[in-house]
Amino acid sequence: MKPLVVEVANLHKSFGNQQVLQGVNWNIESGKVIGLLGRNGAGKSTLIESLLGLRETDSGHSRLFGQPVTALDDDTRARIGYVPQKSELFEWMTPLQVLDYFKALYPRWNQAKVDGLMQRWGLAGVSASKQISKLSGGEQQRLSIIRALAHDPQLLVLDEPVASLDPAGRRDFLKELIDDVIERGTTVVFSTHILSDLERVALDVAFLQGGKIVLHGELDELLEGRNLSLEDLFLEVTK
Ligand SMILES: Nc1ncnc2c1ncn2[C@@H]1O[C@H](COP(=O)(O)OP(=O)(O)OP(=O)(O)O)[C@@H](O)[C@H]1O
Repeated sequence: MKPLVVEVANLHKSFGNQQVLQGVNWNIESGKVIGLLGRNGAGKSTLIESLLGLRETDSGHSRLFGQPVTALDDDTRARIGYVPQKSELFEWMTPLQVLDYFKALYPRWNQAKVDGLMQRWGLAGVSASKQISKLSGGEQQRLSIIRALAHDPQLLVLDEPVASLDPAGRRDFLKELIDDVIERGTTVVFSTHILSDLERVALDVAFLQGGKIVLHGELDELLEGRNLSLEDLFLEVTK
């Protein structure tokens, strides 16, 4: 068995009297590419934030690269890339300033990759020097993805990364994911509602339902075994 990059055990999280995570157990092996599925409000963002240690939980634990998420050392932190559903940070800065800021924080920063993606994803030129709050939602999301990829993370977690991207942006992003990120053996977890994208990229799918991961397996096997489309499976599992 390959080493576990993510180990989540018995994670609980409530908001008031709403129990969102109700004992999530979820292990992710190194090199897996996993689509996280669940209905609106199922708790995907809550789970992602909790497993990364960005949200306090009521009980349970999460470990990344074998370390408790509450006590990650700097080297381990630098191995993780995260694209939040909606990034509201650094809105007063320009993309170039934000990227310079993060460059200083990461020992392994791939400037050639950043420059290439900024060019190819239409963020070079005028947009690079605009205040981030004035960029479109899709431009902000592209920047957030570039920032998360810039240090060649070994674990990449993305919360609905393509939600505000146009079809060309989605295609560019998926190409980068397939040609570069997955090619390097990166462990990838991403939530999405766009099943066709997931079928292109993810080898595994995991379903969050009723506050738990109720099913996690290889996409091909799950579909073949049941003779269903992914949409059928989604509807069945998240009933
Ligand atoms: N800070 C908060 N305070 C109160 N309730 C919250 C908070 N954050 C999330 N919730 C609730 O927890 C539930 C799960 O939210 P979450 O954003 O994790 O779902 P999701 O699966 O990511 O949804 P979507 O697919 O719509 O993005 C929702 O019912 C939401 O209203």
